[in-house]
Amino acid sequence: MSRKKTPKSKGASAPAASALPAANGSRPARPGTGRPGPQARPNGPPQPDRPSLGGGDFYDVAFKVMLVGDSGVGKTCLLVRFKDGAFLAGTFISTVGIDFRNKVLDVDGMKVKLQIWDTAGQERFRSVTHAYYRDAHALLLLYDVTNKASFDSIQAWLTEIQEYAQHNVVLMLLGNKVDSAQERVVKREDGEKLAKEYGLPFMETSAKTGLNVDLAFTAIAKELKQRSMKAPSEPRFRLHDYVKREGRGASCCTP
Ligand SMILES: Nc1nc2c(ncn2[C@@H]2O[C@H](COP(=O)(O)OP(=O)(O)OP(=O)(O)O)[C@@H](O)[C@H]2O)c(=O)[nH]1
Ligand SMILES: [Mg+2]
Repeated sequence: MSRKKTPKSKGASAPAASALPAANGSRPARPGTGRPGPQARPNGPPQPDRPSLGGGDFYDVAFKVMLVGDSGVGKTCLLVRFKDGAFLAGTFISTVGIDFRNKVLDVDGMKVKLQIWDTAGQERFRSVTHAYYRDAHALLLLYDVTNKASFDSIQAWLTEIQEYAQHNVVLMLLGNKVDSAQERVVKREDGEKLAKEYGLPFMETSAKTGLNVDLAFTAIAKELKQRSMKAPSEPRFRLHDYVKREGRGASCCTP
């Protein structure tokens, strides 16, 4: 299989031949600044991008993943932890509009590029994010285990996802901030119950310690890769089973 190249997320444009907006991946975009939205596809599910050559890392196939959930649940921190292996402690800077970062993963010998869209959880940016759902191949839906309201919002987020995303989008529920054991108000079992109700894979994560963060993105990449292969030679990848088997408990150990 021939290899494509991906531009670096900072200071580079997204590949021209893909449906990705040409955006600088390092800065939040403001609504109404002219950044083009994702191209609408008239029929069928979104296809993996096969962009043209640019500077940067090689990859075989690319997918778009969106992070959604209430403001403050830790979407930006989760992405920064995954991309840079760091935690954004200190003052909470709420995302404005939408932002993205790229990361190429090696999934069973194939280079899978994830373009990860970090959306603003604040209500006032909702119409901006709606435009991006349609092109998303996967969604990570987050709540904060120390914030009951963010857990209660999950149903509303699912309704929104149903309305705006592709019907076969890969979806995973994440309960973030499990490092904050003292402040926890949403039990693990409550998250599991909700996920079961909606048939979603579920994990608890911590952007602070890194617990299950790489795993969440790797699981998504594996599922998307498998789906994109016309005649997969490997045994069928099962997202639910993988997440259940590989996910660590909050009290388990240092990741
Ligand atoms: N203890 C702990 N704090 C976290 C974790 N993830 C994020 N935070 C903190 O929670 C606050 C909000 O994190 P963000 O990642 O900015 O939240 P967001 O979901 O991107 O919020 P919006 O951009 O407004 O939608 C920040 O102060 C972070 O430091 C985590 O896993 N553990
Ligand atoms: Mg944010």
